[in-house]
Amino acid sequence: MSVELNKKLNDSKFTRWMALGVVAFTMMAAYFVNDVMAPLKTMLEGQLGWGSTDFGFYTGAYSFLNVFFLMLIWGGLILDRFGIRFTGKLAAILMVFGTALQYYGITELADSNSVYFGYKAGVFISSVGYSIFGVGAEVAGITVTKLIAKWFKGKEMATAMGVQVALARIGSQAAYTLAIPVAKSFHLDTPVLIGLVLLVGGLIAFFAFSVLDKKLDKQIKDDKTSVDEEKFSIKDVGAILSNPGFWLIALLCVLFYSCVFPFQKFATELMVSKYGIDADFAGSIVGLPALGALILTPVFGSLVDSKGKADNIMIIGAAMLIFVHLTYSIPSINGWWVATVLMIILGIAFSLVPSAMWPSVAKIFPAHQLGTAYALIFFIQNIGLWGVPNLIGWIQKEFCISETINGVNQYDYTIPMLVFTGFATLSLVIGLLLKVANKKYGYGLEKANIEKK
Ligand SMILES: N[C@@H](Cc1c[nH]cn1)C(=O)NCC(=O)O
Repeated sequence: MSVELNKKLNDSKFTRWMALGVVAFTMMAAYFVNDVMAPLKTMLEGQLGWGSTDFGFYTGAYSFLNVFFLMLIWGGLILDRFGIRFTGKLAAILMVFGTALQYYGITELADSNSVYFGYKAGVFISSVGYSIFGVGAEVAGITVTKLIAKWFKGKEMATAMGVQVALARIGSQAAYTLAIPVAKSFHLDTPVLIGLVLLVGGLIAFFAFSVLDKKLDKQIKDDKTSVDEEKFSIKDVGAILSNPGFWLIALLCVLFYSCVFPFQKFATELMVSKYGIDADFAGSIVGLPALGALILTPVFGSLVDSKGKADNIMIIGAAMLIFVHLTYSIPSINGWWVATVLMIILGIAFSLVPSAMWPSVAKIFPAHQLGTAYALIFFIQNIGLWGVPNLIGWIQKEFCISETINGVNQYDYTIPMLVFTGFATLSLVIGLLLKVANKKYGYGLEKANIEKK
């Protein structure tokens, strides 16, 4: 009887998964907007005169405010201080505002001749918008990760994180697949407009989730058996930073994601220029990892929940990335099917690492430090997400222009792919060090998540 009385919203399997579904929609919209401009790189160069450095600047802008204005750190502190509902709503509003500004940049300012800080007005304002969107998207990311840790504690936590990431990847896959056909059928800016509409839906979805979360908080407060969670204090930042597990996860995260997300942003062009894949179809190939992750991340997540072995899974994922990028860098291997198979392998790696990495953070740190821990990890990751596209854009401009057709540059991707291979190799080294640290400090990364009844 007392068990029934203490039953909370998240004890119902249906309710906790429904709550996850609602916030997952917000993240799906975020991932759509995050990726929707990438396949348009060549069209942006042809129609708006955006060169590779402009594109690299725009792509890196996602992380600019997060890195240089420490917005992610503030976001994490706000999350641990003011909670999931306030932070999530704030993040969703920032995403809508940033995307609207980005849309303005590629519509109203498309033909403007003004120059700000050396960049065309359209490039600069779109980048400012994308930067504001990036703050919202990253803060939404840590908020959702923390809310899953809260709603699924002692339950299917890694599976839930995997499902959320998988659903978000639908947004990425849709962006990569639809951007070029939609831009060709309608207008270059239409894909961004679709993203804006989706994000407004995502904002409404988060408000709906907040109603459920408020109810859950009340039940937790009323439940005499539930242990009061310690409140976050600024001293926790020191505790997080002095934990070797933090540095290893953060380094693995920045290195691994630096060879996935920035690579994907340039990959549509790689598919067309090196592998001769039709431009209308190239985005779908680049979206394959997202599609694969849709199926595989929950599978690997439930494997981590039931069997553990997160440490080994991260190592295997990093090793697969080295193979993928090194093969892409070899000039003589240029069959379209090789490019496709490599994308599938990248998709498997892209499912293995996140499904093991994100739940591992929840094992290394207590609940009240989670928001800040995720924020600090995302902060370090964002240094890569800012620096790597800028680096690749610069390398392309300086060393990789192979020819110019109708004023549009064609790029050789050998050097950029070797750079990505280097990052992947470093991520493997860090994965191995994390395994050693796990043994030494007893984080329990190799253990299953689901509590045995
Ligand atoms: N911090 C995010 C970065 C990102 C980039 N695109 C979408 N999100 C992140 O790492 N998310 C986890 C993931 O695996 O997508």
